Order: sequence, then C-alpha cells, then structure tokens
Amino acid sequence: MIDPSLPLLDLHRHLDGNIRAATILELGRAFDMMLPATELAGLRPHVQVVDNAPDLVSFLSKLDWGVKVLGDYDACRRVAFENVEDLQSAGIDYAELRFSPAYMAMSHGLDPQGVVEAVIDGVAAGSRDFGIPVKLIGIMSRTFGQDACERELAACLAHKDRLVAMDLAGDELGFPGELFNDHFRRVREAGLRITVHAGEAAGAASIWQAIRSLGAERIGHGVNAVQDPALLSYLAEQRIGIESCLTSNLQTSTVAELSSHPIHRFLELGIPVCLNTDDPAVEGIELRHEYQIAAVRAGLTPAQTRLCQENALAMAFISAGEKAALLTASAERQ
Ligand SMILES: O=c1[nH]cnc2c1ncn2[C@@H]1O[C@H](CO)[C@@H](O)[C@H]1O
Ligand SMILES: [Zn+2]
Repeated sequence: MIDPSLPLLDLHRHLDGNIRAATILELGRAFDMMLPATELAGLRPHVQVVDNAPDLVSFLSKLDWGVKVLGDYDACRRVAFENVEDLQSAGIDYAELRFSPAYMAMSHGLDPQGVVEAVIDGVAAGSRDFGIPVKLIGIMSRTFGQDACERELAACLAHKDRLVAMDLAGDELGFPGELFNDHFRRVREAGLRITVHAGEAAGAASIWQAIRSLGAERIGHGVNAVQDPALLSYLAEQRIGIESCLTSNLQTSTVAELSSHPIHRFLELGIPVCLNTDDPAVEGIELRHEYQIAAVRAGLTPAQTRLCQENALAMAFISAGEKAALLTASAERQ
C-alpha cells in the first residue's frame, strides 16, 4: 500500500539500469549497431530479466545492452532525461538517481567526465520539464577494478557540486570493499555523502567493512545483515538505513523467495528501511509494484509499508527544508 498523504521516494534507482527497450532499439539503429533483435518483443529477453538470474553477475549482464547503445553524449543526455519522465509516469515525488559514468562511457570510448556532464544536463532538463526534484549519486563500478574506479571517481569529483553522494556497485564478491578504502577516503574529503552496495552477494562482513572503512551512511540491499545480530543492533542504533530492493533481490537469487526476505525482521528491529526499485527497466517493475505487490509478498503490513515511506524521507540525502517541502506537497494534494 502507498499512503498518498506521504511523498513517494525512490532512493536506490540506477539511471543506467533503466534505459527503455524502445530507446535501445532506436539508439542501436542510430549508431548502426547489430542488436540481438530488430523489434521490441525479440529484444526484451536480452535487456530484461525473464526468469530469475542464478546470481548477481548474471543479472547485471542484462544492463549491458542499455549502455552499449550510448554512442555519444546526446544519447546519454536522452536516457537521463527519459529517466525523469519515467519518474513522473511512476508517480514518484523525489528520486536519487545513480549512474556509473565509466560503464556508460566504455562501449564507445566516451570520456566519463563528458558522460557526467551529459547526465547532469539531461536530468536537470527533465527535472525542470516534469517538475520532479532529483539528486544524483555517482557510482564506482567495482567490476572494472581499482584503477578504473579511480578514473571514474575523478570524473565524478570534477562535478562534485552537482552530486549528493558516491556509491560502489557491481560484482561484490569478486571485488570486495577493501580494494576501495582509498577511493572513499577521497569521497569523504570531497564532502559527499556515501551509500554502498553491500551484503547483497557477500555476507555481513561486507556491510561492516562498508560502514567502518568506507564510511557508508546507508547500505544498498544489506540483505545478509540478517546473519549477524550485532550488526542488526548496530544498524538500528546508529540509524544506518537499508535501501531494500525486493524484486531485484529475488531476480538476483539473493533471496529464494520474497516470503524469506529479512525486510520485516529489519523493520521489527527498528532499522530504517525503505523500498526502492534498483533497475526498473531491467526488472520490468516500478516502485508501485514494490509497495503494492512485492512488499505484501514479503509479509509487510500496511503500517510497515507506510513506515518505509517515512524512512525514505528520513534517509534521503536532502536538507530538512527540502524534506518539509516534499511533505507539504503530498499533504496538499490530499
Ligand atoms: O543490484 C545491483 N547490485 C550491484 N550492482 C548493481 C546492481 N544494479 C546495477 N548495478 C551496477 O551499477 C552500475 C550501473 O549503475 C553497474 O556497475 C552495474 O553493474
Ligand atoms: Zn543497486
């Protein structure tokens, strides 16, 4: 259930995991690329999860066609703009969109800093046209290693005033957080907020590492925190929020079924948890599905989904004034 008197926020949403299949087809044609299909129905299974993936890395391969068609900066600007249009269609009042500039840049040898600029531009235009406030989170894609992440971080920090936070995403098992301690020291020095994908493919130790060494204030997924009672207490006491993405966790086989997802345990223990999409186009879902269907399958009551809405507002990387404005706007539309 969604309480319309509260704002609807998506804090964990990959802009480059939400590239429309129709846009992939159009850009593929524009850049004269061989795609696995020439029409939507044929393309869909290549860019969207049909059966749950066996693991995180297989799931992540479904994002690849979306970035392979980004042949120039205009294409990056377009997908950024369309992402804000999608927020409007999805009834979302505020979002933090995250993106990996090096991942978006790599197929056509673009400059990651140019990609950051194009995404900032596209999101600003969308935010203005659709009247939705949006903040941006830069991602370091750990899958490409430490050096690539250094270049990616430099591209993000060149525009640090236009980003609210940095994140670490990709292959958590193959590229543990320890490899990125120095990167996050620089993020902290730059004064950006920090959220980290942790406890999704790896265990609770990866979450401790993200908090203690990387400086994470919020955790993406955090499913495997459930293995460690001391960590659960710590998350609750320190108000470290978990950005839950239920359908994503099912599709990456992080959980076998939603009924065994630990989210209700997290909520019962007083950990700030919110509901998010992750990679909506790849998953074939929107935020409403997470609130109205996935959360119910995970055993949440209407009071708990409402609490998720409140938690999202508390967890958002915006000022108290911006939070109050979101609250007022949702109360007024009642
Ligand atoms: O659920 C996820 N877990 C970990 N990494 C992810 C997930 N979804 C997307 N990415 C990663 O984020 C970057 C693009 O924004 C890519 O590195 C992609 O692999
Ligand atoms: Zn994610």
